[in-house]
Amino acid sequence: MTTAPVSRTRQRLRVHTRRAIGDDLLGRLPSPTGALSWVRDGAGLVGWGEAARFEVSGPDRFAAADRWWREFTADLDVDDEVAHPGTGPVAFVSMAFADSPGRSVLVVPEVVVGRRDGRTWLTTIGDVAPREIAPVRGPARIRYADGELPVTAYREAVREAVARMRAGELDKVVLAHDLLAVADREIDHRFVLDGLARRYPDCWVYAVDGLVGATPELLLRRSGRVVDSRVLAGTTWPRDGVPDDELAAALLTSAKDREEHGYAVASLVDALRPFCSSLSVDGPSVLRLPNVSHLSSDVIGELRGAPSLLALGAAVHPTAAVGGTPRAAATRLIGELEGVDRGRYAGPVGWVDGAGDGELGIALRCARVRGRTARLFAGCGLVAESDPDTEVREAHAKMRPFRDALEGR
Ligand SMILES: C=C(O[C@H]1C=CC=C(C(=O)O)[C@@H]1O)C(=O)O
Repeated sequence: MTTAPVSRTRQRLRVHTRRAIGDDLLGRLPSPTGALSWVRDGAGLVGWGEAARFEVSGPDRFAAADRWWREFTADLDVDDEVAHPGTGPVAFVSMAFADSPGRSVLVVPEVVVGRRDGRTWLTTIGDVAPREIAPVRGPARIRYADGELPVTAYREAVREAVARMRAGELDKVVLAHDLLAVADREIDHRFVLDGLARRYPDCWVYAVDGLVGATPELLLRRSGRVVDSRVLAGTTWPRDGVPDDELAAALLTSAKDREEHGYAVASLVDALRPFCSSLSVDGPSVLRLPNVSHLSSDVIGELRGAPSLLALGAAVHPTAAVGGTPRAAATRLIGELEGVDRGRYAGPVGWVDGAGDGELGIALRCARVRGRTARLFAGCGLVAESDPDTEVREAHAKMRPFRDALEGR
């Protein structure tokens, strides 16, 4: 099902991009909620206000979003003094993981501040009134409660999935579970974003329509004719008394993790190849983060023609980093065994510009934040050799970034 576009105005909106000063993007966000962010190591985009919004659900959500964005940008009066990817009109994007249920959203902010290669710019869309920056507040005490799929049920779901793979039903599936965090005060999205950015400079720190997180995985970046991706699958995490180098070496040589990783790379490359005149894979190597390390491969391709970022997203989502292999069997098994509405967790998240360029990460290490509540999600790739207890510990390690940021650690 496709819902009707919800757009504030269809008159010719004025879009103005000009150079600006300052290097603290997250520090510009004025309000505790409604933050829009895609920032990595101080560069990227933040936004606030809503010049327009589009919501959609169903199997055609990428095509519908792409069409709406093209029509929306065709109608604008653009004055862009900077002319980079990410200048001029920009929409922040967060797509649902599943065809159903799930709601995808594009938000066109009233104000965007961007920074790239040491240069800062500011874009306004429509008539914008200046806003005071409200002080950032911590959420005070946090209590945790079971989500829709508590740890014990998750362990059982993993056990069942492993049995199905051993019986030859499928090769890989990614199962996730959730956890509720309830704060004493309304959660200030900026507090969480600041904490994530401080601890995870290698990750893309994002917020779109209440989905807040820090993902290490880049699904797709389109810059003109070039498309690239950072595929992650296969994980280890710090253990007392084991040196990091030893853990990294064990990850690189683990047959189980390499198998998991191989499916994720193959799913992306197979889906991307028809759009590319050349495509190459570099990896795997080990990406080290404070909470986990992953097997990581970089994929780069030259596009044939000019498919938009959202069209490419439609083709590659879900990769086997969040779905499985074969894709259809894995998606069915996720629906059967998780029984949780993933919403926009594990869906593409990022931004697009008026030229169809942009970046989409996979929405990992995140929570859906509403008022005083955050619903955290984390999942693990499973193959026939996976062990349920180990996967439960891995999911716990993947929730650490959001929990630490929320707790102000
Ligand atoms: C599904 C998640 O991670 C994916 C990305 C990297 C490594 C993964 C793994 O080793 O299982 C997962 O495929 C998650 O963080 O919720």
